[in-house]
Amino acid sequence: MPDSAVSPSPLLAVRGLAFSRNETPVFGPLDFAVDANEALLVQGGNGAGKTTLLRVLAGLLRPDAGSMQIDGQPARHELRARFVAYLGHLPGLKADLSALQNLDFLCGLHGRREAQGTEAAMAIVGLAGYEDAPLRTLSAGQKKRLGLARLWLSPAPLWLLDEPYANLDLDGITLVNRMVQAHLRDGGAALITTHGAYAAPPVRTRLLELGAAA
Ligand SMILES: Nc1ncnc2c1ncn2[C@@H]1O[C@H](COP(=O)(O)OP(=O)(O)OP(=O)(O)O)[C@@H](O)[C@H]1O
Repeated sequence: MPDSAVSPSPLLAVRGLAFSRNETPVFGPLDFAVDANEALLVQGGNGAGKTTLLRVLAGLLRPDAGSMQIDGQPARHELRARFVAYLGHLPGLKADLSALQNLDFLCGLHGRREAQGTEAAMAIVGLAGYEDAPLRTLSAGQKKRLGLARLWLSPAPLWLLDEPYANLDLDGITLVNRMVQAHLRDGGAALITTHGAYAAPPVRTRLLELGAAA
């Protein structure tokens, strides 16, 4: 994880970023930056383009215009792979593997912080005892918690969290906020999409408001 004390560049800097579908603008052009130890809340109503923006930032969709820098360098694939952890609506889990096998699989794919074990991460997110449960038997909130465990294990400093509070109970919302707080304290940053500021983590926060859907 980069040390914010020696890095003068924002963890993420975006200039003129725009995305259209079938020539209809979805968002942009947008300019914003996120520093280490900071969260950016991306707000907007249904269809405003929040998920699309995160997918563009994660490299899953190509923007029409604009640039993105990560830690002061153009956001190429290898840099994204090292710096970015994306928690989307479909966390890439396999229905026939157990919860723990899913976590081990994802850590094999995306890397894992040293000194962090998968079983310990499951306990942190409230899934102790569900290690051997087939994924398809978990509830929507439990699957979301498994996605959070994978996030917790990720070595990437820049978290892109699409509706992280969705499907979670109050305890789960507090869990997300605690994780974000700890991550930012460690020098990380987080972009968090939400419909409103009602569940924002108690951290240094910037706001990005996306326009209403057409
Ligand atoms: N795969 C797709 N194909 C075509 N249009 C899409 C696709 N995904 C999203 N859209 C459209 O792009 C616009 C932005 O969608 P997006 O999912 O980014 O919004 P959002 O702000 O995340 O919404 P919500 O709060 O409802 O999740 C919407 O008008 C949506 O209908």
